[in-house]
Amino acid sequence: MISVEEALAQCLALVAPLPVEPVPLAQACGRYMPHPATATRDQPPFAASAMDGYAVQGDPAAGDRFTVVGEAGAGHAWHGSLGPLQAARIFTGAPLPAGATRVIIQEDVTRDGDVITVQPGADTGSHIRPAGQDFRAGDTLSPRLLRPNDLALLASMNVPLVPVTRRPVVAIIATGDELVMPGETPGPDQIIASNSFTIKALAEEAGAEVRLLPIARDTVEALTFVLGLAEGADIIVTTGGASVGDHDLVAQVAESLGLQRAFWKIAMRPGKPLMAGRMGNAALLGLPGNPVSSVVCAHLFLLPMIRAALGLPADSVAPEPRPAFLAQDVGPTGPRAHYMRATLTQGEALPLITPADRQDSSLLSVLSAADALLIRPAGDGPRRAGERVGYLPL
Ligand SMILES: Nc1nc2c(c(=O)[nH]1)N[C@H]1C(S)=C(S)[C@@H](COP(=O)(O)OP(=O)(O)OC[C@H]3O[C@@H](n4cnc5c(N)ncnc54)[C@H](O)[C@@H]3O)O[C@H]1N2
Ligand code: MOO
Repeated sequence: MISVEEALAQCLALVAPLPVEPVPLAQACGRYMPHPATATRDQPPFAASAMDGYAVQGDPAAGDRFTVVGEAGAGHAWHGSLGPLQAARIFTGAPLPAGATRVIIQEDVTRDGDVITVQPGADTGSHIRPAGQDFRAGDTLSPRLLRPNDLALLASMNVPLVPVTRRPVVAIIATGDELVMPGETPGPDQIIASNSFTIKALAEEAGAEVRLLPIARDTVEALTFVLGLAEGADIIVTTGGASVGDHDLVAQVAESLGLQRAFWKIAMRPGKPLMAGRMGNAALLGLPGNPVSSVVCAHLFLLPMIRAALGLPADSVAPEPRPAFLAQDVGPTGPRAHYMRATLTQGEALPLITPADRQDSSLLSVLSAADALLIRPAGDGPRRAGERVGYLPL
């Protein structure tokens, strides 16, 4: 059995960054932009008014009067030039006319015909947005997983097509004679297939395109057929059939289809029978069938593989453990690292973490109630309440 760290390194060695493709800005959210984007213009491209009011020159005081000689609106510059005691009606976003050095907001003046008079207590701010105050032509947005806020910036930078890495195609195959899909009527010895739904959601959230393939029965023929349907995927994920039982056929069938196994079995709980390798052009990740094991392994291994395929920097693909204080005593771990389902509560310096009473890897209700995985290293001794530990947010 290899360690979690070694298994992760071997999983990451199975994927490489995918090619870059341009996508329209409106479709770029959630995609990884691997190279900096460059602004092709200044923003704002001209000094602009930040308020509705009157552009004037100098530093007016209460009682000063100005004659309104022009009007500037957003998208409609006034091309005249202001002299002393002259004002231009101006609206938010309009280019500031030549000669103007300040905008008096309209609430601070009275207007009589073409003459405005500055009122006592007028705001003294300039209300001018200098040209390029947001960004300059040539400024860049650094590589990142694009979030909604980034899109407005890219639009403003006049980047209509964003070069992003292709989404990795992840094919998910649940295996097992006992499984039927939600909504179907299970036989007396059957259960509802659950694992694929969380794994699909996690993979999509991380930026993958998911193909949910049919459930594969525990026969060589069925597994061969469904693995064949995964043709073209970048990452093939199987759940179940990874252990030592007579019906655990995934590795055997995958090997007959050319799988070069990187490893099988890791020193981790849950998740011991994890398997990974390369099959043709795809990475294959064989997750254990126990529902919680499959989901925990998806967090720890599949999501980093997806991020690596998207081209994220190596130091940001794996989830970073965060610190917490134990809310209660915990016993020693065995030879396998234990990723315990746990809940967080607010503490003073750090959150407090409480492992769930029941850690059986079949308990989805416990997983659903958890918001963290408490990391207990292999061979760790008993720990007392108040000791500092690491966790992964769920
Ligand atoms: N003799 C041993 N038995 C087992 C060992 C072992 O080392 N020696 N390891 C145990 C561990 S740990 C795990 S984890 C499981 C994993 O086994 P498999 O990957 O072969 O999974 P299955 O046997 O197919 O299923 C296990 C369990 O999970 C249920 N399951 C499977 N797929 C789904 C699904 N898509 N949705 C919901 N539930 C699913 C399945 O019905 C079984 O109950 O092996 C232990 N045994
Ligand atoms: O390691 Mo298994 O994944 O304990 O349930």
